[in-house]
Amino acid sequence: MHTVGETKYNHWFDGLALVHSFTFKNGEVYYRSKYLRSDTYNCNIEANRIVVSEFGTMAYPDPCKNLFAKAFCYLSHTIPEFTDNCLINIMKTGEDYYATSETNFIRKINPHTLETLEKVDYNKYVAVSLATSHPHYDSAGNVLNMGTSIVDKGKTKYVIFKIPSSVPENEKKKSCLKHLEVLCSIPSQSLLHPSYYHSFGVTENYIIFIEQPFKLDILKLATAYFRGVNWASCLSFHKEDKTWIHLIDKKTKKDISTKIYTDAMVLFHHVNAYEEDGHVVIDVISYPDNSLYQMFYLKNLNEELEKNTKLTAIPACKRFVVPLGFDKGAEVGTNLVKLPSTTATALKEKDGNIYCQPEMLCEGIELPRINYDYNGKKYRYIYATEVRWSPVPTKIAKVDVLTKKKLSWEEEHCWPAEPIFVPSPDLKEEDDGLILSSIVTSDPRKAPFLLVLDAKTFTEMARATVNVDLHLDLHGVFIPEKDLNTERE
Ligand SMILES: CC1=C(/C=C/C(C)=C/C=C/C(C)=C/C=C/C=C(C)/C=C/C=C(C)/C=C/C2=C(C)CCCC2(C)C)C(C)(C)CCC1
Ligand SMILES: [Fe+2]
Repeated sequence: MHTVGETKYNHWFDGLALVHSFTFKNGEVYYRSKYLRSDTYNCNIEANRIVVSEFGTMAYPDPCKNLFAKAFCYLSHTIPEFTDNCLINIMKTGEDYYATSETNFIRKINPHTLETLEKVDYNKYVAVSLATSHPHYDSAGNVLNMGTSIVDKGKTKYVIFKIPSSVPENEKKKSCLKHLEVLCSIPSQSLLHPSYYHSFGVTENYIIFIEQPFKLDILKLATAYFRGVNWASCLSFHKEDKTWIHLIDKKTKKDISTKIYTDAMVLFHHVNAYEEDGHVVIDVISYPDNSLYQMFYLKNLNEELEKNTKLTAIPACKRFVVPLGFDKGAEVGTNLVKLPSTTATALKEKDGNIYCQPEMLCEGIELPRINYDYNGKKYRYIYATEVRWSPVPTKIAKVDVLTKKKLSWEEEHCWPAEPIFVPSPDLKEEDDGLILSSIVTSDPRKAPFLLVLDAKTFTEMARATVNVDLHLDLHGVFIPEKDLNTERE
């Protein structure tokens, strides 16, 4: 919902969250959608205007017009209450599902009815102001996530934490979050300029954190309300800086001693990472700058969008390879990558640092998914939406990272959302399964639908048409029947 009363949000990632679901039952598909009844939603609806700030829209609870009134307003709400408009992803902890964003608030939902349940503040369990919407899960279902602790006890750091998938039997009110455990933390290179990150990677032995020169400016953030600017304007890309690749050893809980870096870039989504013959392979979708966020300002996304907005920075899927047990006596300038399968390099430098240059896997894909059973392991296929020169996705792609061959699905007037891979129950090969994607149509005469593709061949297996307006979503999950607590139904 981008308009409340007479007020409008500025940015596509600000709108009030709408959760939707497709349920497969007895050979039929049921569709349901509901606004997330967050505190943000309720306050806005009650006031009939936007009163809670979002990333791209600063809201003023009191309509203060002049600077003095604004200053007064600022002093009385030193920091405005942060949003719980969780519009990015769905996270599973134990038997619970949460709608998530990147602030310290997450919102429990009932996956059957999509009802909004309690609000949870990460801050009660770990001192973070921001946390990602892309946690990882291990095979036991424990959640691994990362957040930023900003100027807390004089330090700014990135905190990695674990939420267990189960709680002691005798506990009455079962909440996995209560048992959250901090695993380790990485100090930010700068107290007042921590990096922004949207996801991270894991392999068998390492956690991968890429500290990009796309940074928050804490002083600007602290004064944004007073200055009348949005939080997004407090992030900046420093193209002259480096991007640091941190490998945190899960056993020692420390960064490996060698400093590894690459050129300045902006990245949102990690695709996957794995270890192979003494190397760590890291696949990400990266951009040469931060223009992506600019493109999604709603003033650009009107009927003329295909004419008005051109993607100036095309997303590229890149592979970085970091050598682990390399020969310490190697000469300066040597490429330490010994994997024959890649053209990615890692050069040893005079000061002992390692400079990585990636291999290009493919251009123009975003919202990447994989068969999650292969997360952290050597894998072969990426499923993603394919994007070209405009801010709308037009295809779904399957990329074979080994041969770089691509399969795609497209249809006239169709805008596909993130493709989700659902493994076949008797999975033998990595791509034995289905792809689900909800398809929005740009022609009002054509109904939107849920598309089901065979993940192997990318041929259509089925589609379920719905006679309501569908909205382009960001991220989602597939919940197998066994993970649904049917008692709730
Ligand atoms: C800062 C800060 C804060 C705030 C926060 C917030 C409010 C946040 C939010 C956040 C958010 C809310 C985020 C979001 C994100 C998102 C994203 C990152 C997305 C992405 C996307 C993409 C990547 C796309 C793609 C594409 C293209 C490119 C084209 C075509 C189509 C598509 C769509 C596929 C606080 C106050 C706490 C304090 C501290 C600091
Ligand atoms: Fe994301």
